Amino acid sequence: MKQFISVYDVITSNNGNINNAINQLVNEALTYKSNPLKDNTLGNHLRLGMLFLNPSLRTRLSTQVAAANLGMETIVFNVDKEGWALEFEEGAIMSGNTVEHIKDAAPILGSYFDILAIRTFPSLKNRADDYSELYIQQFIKYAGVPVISLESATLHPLQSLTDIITIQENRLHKAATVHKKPKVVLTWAPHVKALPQCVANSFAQWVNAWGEADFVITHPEDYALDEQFTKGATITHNQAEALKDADYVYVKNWSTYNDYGKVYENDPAWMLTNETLALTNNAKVLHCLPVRRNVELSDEILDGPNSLITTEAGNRVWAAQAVLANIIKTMKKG
Ligand SMILES: NCCC[C@H](NC(=O)CCC(=O)O)C(=O)O
Ligand SMILES: NC(=O)OP(=O)(O)O
Repeated sequence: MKQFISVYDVITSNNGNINNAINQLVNEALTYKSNPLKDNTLGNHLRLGMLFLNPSLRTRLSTQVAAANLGMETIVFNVDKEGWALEFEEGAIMSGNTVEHIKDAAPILGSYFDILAIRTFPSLKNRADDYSELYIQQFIKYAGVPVISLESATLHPLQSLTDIITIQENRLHKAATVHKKPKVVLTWAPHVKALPQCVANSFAQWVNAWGEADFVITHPEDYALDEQFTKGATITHNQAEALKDADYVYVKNWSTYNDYGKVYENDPAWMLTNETLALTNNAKVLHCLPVRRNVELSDEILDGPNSLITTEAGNRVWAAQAVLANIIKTMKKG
C-alpha cells in the first residue's frame, strides 16, 4: 500500500481483487488485536507526522498508539491552532490571510517525516472544491512521502476500515450468522449542525467494495449522497422499511449534498430508539463518535446491549496499525 486515502488504495496489495484485499487487511487488524506487539520493531527509526487542521480524539490517539505498537515515533502538529495559515490554491496571490503555500510547506514536512497523516475537513461551502479533495491532494503532490487520510473533505477510510473490522469480528463471534450475508443499514440521523458527508460516503464506499452485505441506505428525501459512493446500495426514504430485519445499523448525520452543506430536516423521529430498533433482527448499532446524545442517538441505544460503539472506537487502533504496517512494508520493499 502506497498511501491510504480511499478504499481503492487497499487493492494494490492483492492482485486487483478488492474483496480479498479488504478481508486480508481486516484479518491483519484482528491479528494485531490479539497480539498488539507482534511487529514492534517494524517501524523502528521511522517517524510519523500527524497534521490536524480540525479537532480529533479517536483518530489522533488510536493512530499514535498504533504507531507506538510498531515501534514508530510520532509527532503531532495541530496546524489549525499552532501553524501558519496554509494556502492551497496554485498561483494564489498571497496578499490575504494565508501565510505559507503548501508547495513550500509540504516538501519540508516530507523531509522531516517518513509518513504523513492529515486531517482536513470540508468547508461545506463549495462542493466542487471539497469534492476535488484539493487539500489532501496538494499534500500528496508536494510531500513526496506516503500520505494517510485521517478524514479528508469527502472520506474517512480509517473509520470505514474499522467499521468493517467491527462487523466482521461480531459476525465471527456468532457461529450461527457467520455464513449469512448480513443486512447492513446506514441511516441518517438528526443533528443541530451541518456535518460533512465523509463518514457516510466512506462507509458506503467500503461496504459496496467489500460486497459481503445486503446494504441499504435510508435518509430523508433531500439527503441523497454522491452516487459515486452509494452505487450498489438499496436507497429508501422509509427508515422503518430499511430497518426491517437489519443485522447492523450504522447511524450518522450528514448535511445535504445536492444543495450543498445545508440542514433541511431535523425530525427527531429519525433518531434511533429501542422502539425503532425492535424492527430489526436485534441489530447491533454502530456510530463513529463523537455523538450528540438524545439528538443523533438516544441514551437507551448508546447505553444498551446492542451498542457496538465502544468496541468500534477501540478497533480504531487495529485498523491504523494494519494500515501503517502495510505502508511501511511497501516502503521497505523500495
Ligand atoms: N471524525 C468523525 C466525525 C467528525 C465530524 N463530526 C463533527 O464534526 C461533529 C461536530 C459536532 O457534533 O458539533 C463528521 O461528522 O465528519
Ligand atoms: N471517529 C472519529 O474520527 O473520531 P475523532 O473525530 O475523535 O477522531
